[in-house]
Amino acid sequence: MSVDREIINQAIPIEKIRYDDRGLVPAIVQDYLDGTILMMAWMNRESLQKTLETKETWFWSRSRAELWHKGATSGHIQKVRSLRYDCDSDALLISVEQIGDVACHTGERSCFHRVDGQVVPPPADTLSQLFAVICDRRDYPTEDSYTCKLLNSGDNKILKKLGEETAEVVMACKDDDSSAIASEVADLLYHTLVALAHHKVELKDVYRKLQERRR
Ligand SMILES: N=c1c2ncn([C@@H]3O[C@H](COP(=O)(O)OP(=O)(O)OP(=O)(O)O)[C@@H](O)[C@H]3O)c2ncn1[C@@H]1O[C@H](COP(=O)(O)O)[C@@H](O)[C@H]1O
Repeated sequence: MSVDREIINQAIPIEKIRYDDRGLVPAIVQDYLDGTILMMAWMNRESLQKTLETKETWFWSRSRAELWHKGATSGHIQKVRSLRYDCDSDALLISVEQIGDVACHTGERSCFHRVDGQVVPPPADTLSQLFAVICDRRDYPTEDSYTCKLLNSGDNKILKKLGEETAEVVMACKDDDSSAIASEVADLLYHTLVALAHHKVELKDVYRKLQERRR
């Protein structure tokens, strides 16, 4: 069992959490699949307790001065996958599965943006960042991009590269060459992401499949 699940299942030592003088602790909520930051909100002792009991997020609304069950009215619930806190216990990081589409503050899907014509990927994992750049090349082609050339060449070229890169991984493993294995797997992952982008399949859907298989 993963460490993350242990924290939520064994119940966080709630008395360890340090609240500010209003009795609140900040909670950053991120997508459990790719780490995209969804929102920041405040919790008090009671909302944290309810979050742990129901495994759905509950916050403290400072403007309404009441408990707030995220998604209770919209149906966009955040199902808690893990709940962690920092070294001095005054900030929470909650990984959630978004039920009923996007479950953040605004409902906007775009948590990445463009600056000076360049995509700025979300501060997520390396594969998600690379996938964001590849999708950006697909949607906003640039002149000297290998990715654009590959995408323009179509399925046959992309699939040929996938086959070649797979064979190179096999050969590197056969040679038991650690550095070559890492390098060839990097090539294979890159070309796999290009194939996903070409077929308009989201990397998150792959992550979801992997999560469903997790034991
Ligand atoms: N991660 C990669 C990446 N990994 C591998 N490759 C390319 O994949 C190719 C590997 O194929 P080969 O080793 O067979 O080399 P090749 O003989 O040049 O390939 P062919 O001409 O035969 O197709 C090389 O050209 C590499 O440069 C990559 N090209 C781009 N990226 C990333 O993709 C993003 C977009 O990059 P551009 O496409 O350059 O804009 C950037 O973040 C890049 O860092």
